[in-house]
Amino acid sequence: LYFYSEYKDCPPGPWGLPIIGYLHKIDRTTPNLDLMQLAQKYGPMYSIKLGLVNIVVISEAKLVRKVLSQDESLARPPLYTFKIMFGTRGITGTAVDLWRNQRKFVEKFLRTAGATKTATNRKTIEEYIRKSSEEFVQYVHSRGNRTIVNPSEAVMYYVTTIAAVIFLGASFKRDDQIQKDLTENLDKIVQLSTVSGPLNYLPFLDFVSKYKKMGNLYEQMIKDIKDTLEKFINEKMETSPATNLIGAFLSEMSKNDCPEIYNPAQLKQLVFDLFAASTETTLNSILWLMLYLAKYQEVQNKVRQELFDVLQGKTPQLDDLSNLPYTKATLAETARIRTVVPLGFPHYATDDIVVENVKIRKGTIIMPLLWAIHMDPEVWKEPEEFRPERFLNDQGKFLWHESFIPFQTGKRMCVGKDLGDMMVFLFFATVLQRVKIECGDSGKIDFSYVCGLPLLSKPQELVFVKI
Ligand code: HEM
Repeated sequence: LYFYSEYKDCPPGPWGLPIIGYLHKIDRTTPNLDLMQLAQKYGPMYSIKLGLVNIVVISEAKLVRKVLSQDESLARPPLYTFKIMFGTRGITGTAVDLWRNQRKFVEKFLRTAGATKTATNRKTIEEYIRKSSEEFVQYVHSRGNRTIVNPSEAVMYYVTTIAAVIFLGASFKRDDQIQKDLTENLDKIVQLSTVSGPLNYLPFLDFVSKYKKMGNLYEQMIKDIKDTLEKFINEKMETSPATNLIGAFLSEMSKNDCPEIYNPAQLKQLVFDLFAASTETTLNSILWLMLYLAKYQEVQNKVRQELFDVLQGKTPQLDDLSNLPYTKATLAETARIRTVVPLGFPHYATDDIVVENVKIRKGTIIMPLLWAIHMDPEVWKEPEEFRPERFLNDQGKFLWHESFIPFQTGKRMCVGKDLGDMMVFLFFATVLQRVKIECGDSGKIDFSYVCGLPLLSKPQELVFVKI
């Protein structure tokens, strides 16, 4: 009776086994599909116990908005991988008090650096992004009129050089060992970090040899990345201008107003958070776009034609996007059909939250299941079909869709949305005017994926033809 009265207002969900809960039923490579299937059975807000952890999975955009607009849902969960990756500092994983301060600092920094839509000096960053995109074009052109290559290394170079300029105030050269080490470790980490990993839910597995090894490897890789990034911080201690994140933070530190926040340990974690969040997301967004455009030649041709007609040889700027509805729709459709953060980024209820008469109990993890939101057949007709037109109205204008939330919603939604949009759009607008992307020699594209923290495509070659 006690159990019934305690849980009667909570969302329904499947029963699990003692200790492991429902973990054994969730496939580690495609948890997005299993969790979506449960939503079809238990509704848009359901409870599930994975190991020792209570989770509420939300698969309707309207409900995600309602839940994430509450202050009681602002925190991050105490998951194993989060503790190792974020600890108690930085911005992405921090507790709410520190987060409020650092979120303001990062938002101000991104504005000052020109990395937001409304920033007055956005041109400087745009110019830099375009130059880096040009480098990608040069890279494929220099290999001949028809280059067959797996683009992921070159795209990773593109995204890390931009992140390095904005956050580290450093410029990477191609074949730079530091850049290579950083990206190799980042790649491995995202594969290991899947939120569905058993160590998150059964922390006592850390005592089992196989998991202990995996945990140690994971910790070591994260430490290596943070140590590498710290080298940039140490180099800049004396001279860095406030136009990059390290410089802006050091300038706050020098005021010595708030040493409990503005200290070297916080800076090290903040740099890690921004570097990691900006590179893996944009890398995978661009790789998925390349795969879809290689397969759907008619879409690629329409995008290119629109770019030629509207830009007429002019270099693209973010503002142009509003005059490029088909291009914008193609970017959106790719972000929908291959949601880059498929399980969403989890929040944590610091108190009971009641939404539409349903209670999310204090101490529950909140999982906005973006994959299910973007693939819901009730919302998106034939969601498995790649169809940019679903983001266009009858007049061919871009149609904003309330169920499209790749950056999540609320006060803690992605702080780098504008920068992400700039990096993906400017890259594509530059590259597509100079290069045609086609399927590799097999003539096929593999659209399967591994559902890590980002949604990873399978490594494959594409053909880049000089225009
Ligand atoms: C296409 C690219 C991107 C996608 C799809 C994406 C998606 C997301 C999502 C879903 C979240 C979770 C929001 C939440 O917890 O409610 C997030 C958070 C975050 N993103 Fe992004 N992101 C992208 C690019 C970037 C870039 C370029 C940056 C660099 C500034 C960035 C920095 C962050 C940070 C720091 C957070 C944590 C925010 C916080 O806890 O306050 N992201 N992102």
